[in-house]
Amino acid sequence: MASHTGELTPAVRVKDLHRSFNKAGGVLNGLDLDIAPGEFVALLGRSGSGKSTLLRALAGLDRGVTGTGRIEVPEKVSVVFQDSRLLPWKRLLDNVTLGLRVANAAERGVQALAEVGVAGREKAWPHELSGGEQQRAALARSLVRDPELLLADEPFGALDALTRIRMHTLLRKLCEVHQPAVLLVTHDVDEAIVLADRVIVLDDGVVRHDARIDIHGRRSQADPAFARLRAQLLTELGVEDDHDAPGRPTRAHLDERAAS
Ligand SMILES: Nc1ncnc2c1ncn2[C@@H]1O[C@H](COP(=O)(O)OP(=O)(O)OP(=O)(O)O)[C@@H](O)[C@H]1O
Repeated sequence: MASHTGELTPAVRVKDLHRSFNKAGGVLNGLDLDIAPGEFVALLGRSGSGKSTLLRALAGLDRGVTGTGRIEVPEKVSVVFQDSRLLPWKRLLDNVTLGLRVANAAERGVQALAEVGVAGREKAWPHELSGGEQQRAALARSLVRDPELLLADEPFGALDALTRIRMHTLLRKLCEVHQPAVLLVTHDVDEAIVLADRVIVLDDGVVRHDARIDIHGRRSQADPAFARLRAQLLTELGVEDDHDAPGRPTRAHLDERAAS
């Protein structure tokens, strides 16, 4: 997808995007954003800053909202939400392959479930799975479509801290294999730093901050670069960094327990 200038054609291109729900004011106010193919972008912002509104606009799920601007997204887009949105009356494999019109859909579904770590549960009903397993299945349902763009709105927000860390490892691995462009909405600054190639902060309906993450420094909380970036992002968000507060479990502790 290289252009004649040698630059990659973006997977996502958003230009001058405006969105509002009523006459009182805009939620997105002329937002511009490009995401490269295979790039993992985390989207932070205060509550109500328009993160979900942007994600829904990219997903084409914002009917009834007024606005202008240009959105270009790839043909194959998958969306994951905070809840798995599995259909309770369908078994797991049928949920994962729902609407998948390829000859080997069942085979691909079985493979995707194995890839996310729920092999052998194809015939289970969604309610027979834990919250973490349901989110794994939701990821399988997204990836079985081989998306060029994965949109994720707080996909781990409802999970406990240990499960969340396991899901981070899984998502990172899946992204290395499938290489979709990713836009991940999260409230968790550490999650953003651990997962993303780039973090953007939304404020007042535009991108206020846009930082590429140094891949070598981002994995460990103990790394000074990690702490510096966290402090910077928390300042952007107007939040105090309580990382050194007594009794706060560190990511390193949780990583150790997640690995055990
Ligand atoms: N369906 C709707 N009708 C009217 N207003 C809405 C609707 N959905 C969102 N809004 C408003 O738009 C603004 C942005 O909402 P949005 O959900 O995009 O924010 P967010 O950054 O995702 O917030 P949070 O972090 O709390 O999930 C908020 O002020 C919200 O009240």
